[in-house]
Amino acid sequence: MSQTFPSPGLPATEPAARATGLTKAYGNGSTQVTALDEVFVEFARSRFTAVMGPSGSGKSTLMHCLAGLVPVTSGSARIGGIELSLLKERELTQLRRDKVGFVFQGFNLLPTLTALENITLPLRLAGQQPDTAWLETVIATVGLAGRLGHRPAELSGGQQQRVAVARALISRPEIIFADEPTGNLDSRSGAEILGFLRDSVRELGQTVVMVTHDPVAAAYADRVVFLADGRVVDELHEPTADRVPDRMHRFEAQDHTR
Ligand SMILES: Nc1ncnc2c1ncn2[C@@H]1O[C@H](COP(=O)(O)OP(=O)(O)OP(=O)(O)O)[C@@H](O)[C@H]1O
Repeated sequence: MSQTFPSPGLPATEPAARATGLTKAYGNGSTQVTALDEVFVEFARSRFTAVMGPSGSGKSTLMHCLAGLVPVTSGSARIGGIELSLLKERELTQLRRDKVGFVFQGFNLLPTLTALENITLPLRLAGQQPDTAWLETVIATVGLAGRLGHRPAELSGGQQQRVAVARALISRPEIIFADEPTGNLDSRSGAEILGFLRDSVRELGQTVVMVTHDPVAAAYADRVVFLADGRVVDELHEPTADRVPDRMHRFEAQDHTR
């Protein structure tokens, strides 16, 4: 399938997203908080990466800086080859619409639109028609064929999140950022969503970066990046649900001895 739907437009060597010496501080003076402290990290194309770390370690901030939702204080955030700090607000809005997909813990669907209308909304906002073959592939991938005319209130939480995943996939973005996508779901619905995200990477060639606190969720990824105190402190390839907590305890233990 990945041959039928190759991942969009980047040179093979260019990561989907890259932070280089990325620092993000909130506030000023004595109340200043350094949320990210010279972070260097790359997210390779067609890979599923989980970002983990204690509360307040900077996971959401990293995602928001790389998605162009908040400006960096210093250093660089890139989507593909594009340096976000060089873009004007209108260009950033366009980049978020065309090149970035989002999946949030709270689904963030429009209540008055049907599932199908929610899924195709990003394209309609961009004045584009959905590619029928891709739309059908996305709908089949997330198993929504029988629910397309339903509004969010008529869908279970798991089904709503499937709509959100389909909406993130529909514009074939360079990268999908998922912030605790299973946080509001029971474990079975959560496992389904994680399976769809993984399938979108393995079978459709998409790139997914997911913030999670859950080692079981992280084990669906190809790689886990660990943050602590606004820095990348470790990473794990081919994670398993057993190895992730081991690794977290290792750097948490190091943290206590500082
Ligand atoms: N808008 C903001 N204004 C001020 N400080 C902020 C803001 N957003 C985040 N912070 C601070 O930056 C640090 C990193 O926050 P961030 O939300 O990125 O962490 P996180 O790892 O995603 O946490 P959690 O797992 O609890 O969601 C925290 O100390 C937080 O209080």
